[in-house]
Amino acid sequence: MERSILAGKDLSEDAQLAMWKNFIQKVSEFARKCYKTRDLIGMLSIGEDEEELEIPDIDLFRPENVGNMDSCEMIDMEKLLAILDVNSLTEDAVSANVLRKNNDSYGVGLWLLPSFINHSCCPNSRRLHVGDYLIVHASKDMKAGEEITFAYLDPLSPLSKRREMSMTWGIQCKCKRCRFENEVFAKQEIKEIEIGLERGMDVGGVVYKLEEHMKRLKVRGKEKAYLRASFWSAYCEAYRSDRSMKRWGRRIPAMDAVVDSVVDVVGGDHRLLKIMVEELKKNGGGGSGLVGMEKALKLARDVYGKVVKKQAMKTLVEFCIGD
Ligand SMILES: C[S@@+](CC[C@H](N)C(=O)[O-])C[C@H]1O[C@@H](n2cnc3c(N)ncnc32)[C@H](O)[C@@H]1O
Repeated sequence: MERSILAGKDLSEDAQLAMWKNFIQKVSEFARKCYKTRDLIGMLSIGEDEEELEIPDIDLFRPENVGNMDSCEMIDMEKLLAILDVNSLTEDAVSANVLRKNNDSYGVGLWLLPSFINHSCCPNSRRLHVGDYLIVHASKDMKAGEEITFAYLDPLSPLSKRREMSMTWGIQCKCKRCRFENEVFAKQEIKEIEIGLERGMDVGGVVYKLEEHMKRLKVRGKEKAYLRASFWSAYCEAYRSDRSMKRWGRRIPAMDAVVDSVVDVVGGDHRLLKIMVEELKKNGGGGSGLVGMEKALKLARDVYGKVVKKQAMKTLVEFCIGD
């Protein structure tokens, strides 16, 4: 067969196949026509010698700043491609997650100021894409001077997967969570649980074993939450399975306690919200339902930010679950 590109899966007639060229052309056109944009793009990292790069003044990014026509040079294509490689973000838009439209198609874009935010697997902020806008909101309380981080990759995935994904960014993450998990995942018991999960071991049993090992290894607080986040796929599947809950339900921690601890370390996430609201629906309304709904709305604010009004948030939560 001739060398060619094959569809990796069945695609519908209007499926988006590629958008890179157009994107690169657009950015390069903007950079050519507008010296302020060129100036700001020129400050972005190409992923090398970042310690030596100048920290730009935040005022440069304000709309009223007109830039300095004399100070910036044209950016050659090689540098521009390197900048786009290091700083472009794919958008996991609300419409993709909530309305289930465009589930498979991700847009890619360059947002200048957010390009300075580094990655962490236990981030303190979260990004939300609405149309062309990228909204970054705090997902935890922060102290003045604290570094703002968001997750470039899925924080609800295990260390090995996160390592693999971060390599595409040229990053070796050394956040607190990765440092801790580096040690823990080397332990035989945890390795066995990971292998068991990969080999299709009963997910309830995986959760039970993990919780027991954490007790034995005296893993508590945030560290316990790191591991729960890493094994989230097993927790999630166990809570969703009637069979698993019948067998393991009494021996594993309640779903809302696990969600609370995971939110505490990775911040809000639509999958955590989804399982919480599913549980609420399963148990019907009633007194505890109201408390549960308040909790879900609080989590929804962590996921979608405070910009969304309460009534709209309720609708968003409904959409998030579907029927
Ligand atoms: C979008 S830029 C972030 C801002 C960048 N640090 C700068 O100085 O402009 C992405 C690049 O930052 C660096 N980076 C981001 N998060 C990192 C992390 N957790 N550890 C190490 N390097 C990181 C990597 O070089 C990555 O390619």
